Amino acid sequence: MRRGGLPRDVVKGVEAVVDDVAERGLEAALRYSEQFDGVKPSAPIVEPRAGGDPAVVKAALEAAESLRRVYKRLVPPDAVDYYGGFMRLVSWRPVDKAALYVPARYISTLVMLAVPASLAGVREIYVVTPPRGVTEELLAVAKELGVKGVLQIGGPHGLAYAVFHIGVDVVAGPGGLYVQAGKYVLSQYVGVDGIEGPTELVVYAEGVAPEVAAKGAMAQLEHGPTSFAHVLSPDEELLRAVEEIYRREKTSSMGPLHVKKVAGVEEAARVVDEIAPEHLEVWGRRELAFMVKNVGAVSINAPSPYLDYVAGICHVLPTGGTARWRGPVTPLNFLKPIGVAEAVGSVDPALAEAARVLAKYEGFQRHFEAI
Ligand SMILES: NC(=O)c1ccc[n+]([C@@H]2O[C@H](COP(=O)([O-])OP(=O)(O)OC[C@H]3O[C@@H](n4cnc5c(N)ncnc54)[C@H](O)[C@@H]3O)[C@@H](O)[C@H]2O)c1
Ligand SMILES: N[C@H](CO)Cc1c[nH]c[nH+]1
Repeated sequence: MRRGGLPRDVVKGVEAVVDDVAERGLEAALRYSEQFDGVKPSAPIVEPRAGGDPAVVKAALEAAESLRRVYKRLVPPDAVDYYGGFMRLVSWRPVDKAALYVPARYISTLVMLAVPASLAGVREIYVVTPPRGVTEELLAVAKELGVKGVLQIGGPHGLAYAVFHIGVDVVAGPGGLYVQAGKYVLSQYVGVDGIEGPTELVVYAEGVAPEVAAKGAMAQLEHGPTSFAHVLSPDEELLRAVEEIYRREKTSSMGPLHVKKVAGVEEAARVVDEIAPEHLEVWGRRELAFMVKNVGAVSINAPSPYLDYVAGICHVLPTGGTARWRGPVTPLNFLKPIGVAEAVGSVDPALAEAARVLAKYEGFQRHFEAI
């Protein structure tokens, strides 16, 4: 079974873009910016600065505070242990430089990425965004969140520039197919967070009005034609009404909405686990949230746009079935565990003997002698 994955032709095209930017640097990145975004910025990197609409900046900083309260608890402590004559330490260290991809005007996505990166302790944080995304509000929020520079070149070419010419160690962030293919290609050279492509939602609704069940779905479909939503319910009438709302209100740029009758939460949990969606919205039967295994984030009795903005959960979430093994971006995406073993006093003879047995079994004479 093959699920998700990126279209091979997109990956191939993006590979050529990445290689070209790796070789020819800024000149190539600017040429692609002109080709795909119609703009050739005069200065590639803009320094964050105060300004913009104060109400927007304040709202973004409120979202940041809400996120920070939860995500600071996700910064792991170092693990220390003494055994057999060794002090063993697993020490979490931040990467030095990170690039955060922010699709144009997604100021909330800047918040969702910059807070975990700065909690991790990344020394230099860069934002990569298409030129039309570089607004005074974005620059002001970037400044408040400790961003060093905003690269106003988007798409895979912007990410490639950050990797090969700014020297970032990690790239993270959501975007369309080209950006996700860019991260996939760049994962050969730097750390990436995963695939966070077009938005996906499953809604489970029981005992609520169809308007309530439809609201989150219509919101997430607003992200574009490649997004999708499913509405599950044991109530056929509710499903029919939701379909009617979709038919009435959908625009040509919205993705598809599917409805499915399920017997109850057990069947719904199986369907959700099979789809492994980015978002799950649960109305009326909160236990479903704790039954599912494969989902990026769950909103209970609240429309998922709350989670997108202020509920304190990172909205950079796995898509394309990757919620089977990943969750939201957290400080861990910017941290690496470094192992340290220090001989303190003499090594336990039984442990030393075990090491010699293993070296001998593997045929490593010099290892044996070193021990
Ligand atoms: N999963 C998540 O966590 C999450 C969160 C927020 C947003 N999203 C998704 O992010 C997406 C945002 O998409 P978007 O299109 O606005 O922004 P985007 O920045 O991902 O894609 C647009 C950019 O791609 C580049 N591009 C276009 N055609 C190209 C080509 N042929 N080759 C190389 N590069 C090319 C251009 O630079 C353009 O600015 C939406 O689909 C939304 O659903 C996902
Ligand atoms: N719904 C997106 C996650 O899939 C996040 C977002 C940003 N802005 C609005 N919504």
